[in-house]
Amino acid sequence: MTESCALAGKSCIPCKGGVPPLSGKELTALAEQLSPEWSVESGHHLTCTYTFKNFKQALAFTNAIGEVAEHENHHPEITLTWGLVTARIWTHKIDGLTESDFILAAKISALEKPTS
Ligand SMILES: C[C@H](O)[C@H](O)[C@H]1CNC2=NC(N)=NC(=O)C2=N1
Repeated sequence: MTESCALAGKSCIPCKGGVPPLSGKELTALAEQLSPEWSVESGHHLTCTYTFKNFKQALAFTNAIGEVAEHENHHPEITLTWGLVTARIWTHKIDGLTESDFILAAKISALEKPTS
């Protein structure tokens, strides 16, 4: 099982305040488990942009991300444009990164990309 797949198999932990954002080796260890399409921005959030042939495919993928987010009760910021979907993920409660963000990113990576 790939490391990203291992993350994808976990469930997001309910967001609670009062915990420090991930940093240093903890953050690096989780980032290394993600598919290379993801990047860590300013140690604050994860981001990834997916490209599609048209708006319809991008919208379908946006909705698929939304389903995962609702199931996990952990939500990304999603920007939908013709042929593009950008997801940015961080834990709003602590304005930084927690393991739940990496789990959500791994689940998004595991989604089938629309091609029809
Ligand atoms: C009340 C609800 O559980 C919380 O607001 C959840 C919803 N989804 C969330 N998503 C993200 N990314 N961060 C949060 O802190 C968060 N909190």
